[in-house]
Amino acid sequence: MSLTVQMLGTGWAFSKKYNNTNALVQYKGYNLLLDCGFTAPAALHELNIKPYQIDGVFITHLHADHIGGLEEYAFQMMYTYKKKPVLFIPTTLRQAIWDYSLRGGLENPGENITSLEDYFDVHEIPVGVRTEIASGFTLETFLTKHIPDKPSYAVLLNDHFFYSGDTCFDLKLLNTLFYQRNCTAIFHDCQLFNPETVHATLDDLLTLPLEMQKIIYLMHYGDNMENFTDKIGQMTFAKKHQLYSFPLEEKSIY
Ligand SMILES: Nc1ccn([C@@H]2O[C@H](COP(=O)(O)O)[C@@H](O)[C@H]2O)c(=O)n1
Ligand SMILES: [Zn+2]
Ligand SMILES: [Zn+2]
Repeated sequence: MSLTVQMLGTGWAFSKKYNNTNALVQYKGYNLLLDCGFTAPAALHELNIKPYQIDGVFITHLHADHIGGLEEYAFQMMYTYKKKPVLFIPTTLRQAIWDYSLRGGLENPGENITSLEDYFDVHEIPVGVRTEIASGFTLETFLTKHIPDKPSYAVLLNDHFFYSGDTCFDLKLLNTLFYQRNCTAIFHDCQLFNPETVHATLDDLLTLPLEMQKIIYLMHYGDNMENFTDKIGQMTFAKKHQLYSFPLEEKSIY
């Protein structure tokens, strides 16, 4: 079986060229959206993908380029398609995504719509627990070093496909993924300038062993990406809308 990835966008938080870094992952017929930023609804439309074709959304953290499209998605699913979509949310973000991010726009006390569960079939994801989200499709989260005291998570799908979300450079995690978990693909955010702020820098990623670089796809990059195409070692710039396919063995938690 293969897992395919199609980036709805590959840009940084303020990109005007590449959309938000959000990904559509397909495995065994299951369509998982990794993050839903404010450009995601238009990006899905660009790809002629309807909201109801998404089987589940996973949220890495609460920055707008990762959740800003959830209000439209929720309204579309409720009022246009009359379906309750699945939302996979790290346990520590469950209350905050409603109280501090979605409630203002989605709450409607006059229609007794007062909670996240009124819009979504909510599945909390405990950190570090390999969770079967669909038959043979597992997801495991890792707390990332992004904004202090503001939880952000990376995901590992079926033990082999890693998606960083937003994180600073974390050599210990990357070594664990590559040498212990036998990761075969790493999609990683990349800040093209120094010094490191809240993302891994290209210079730090270039210090990785070449055999690791070969499986790294760079995303969440600046609009000046084209100035770096020959400066990324053995790594690859993930491109918006391009389809990537990775052979994966079936996994179950049992
Ligand atoms: N400590 C911080 C927090 C935020 N920023 C800026 O905000 C942007 C957040 O969006 P991301 O998707 O990139 O996480 C970030 O890009 C910074 O511009 C910061 O610099 N430092
Ligand atoms: Zn981001
Ligand atoms: Zn962020």
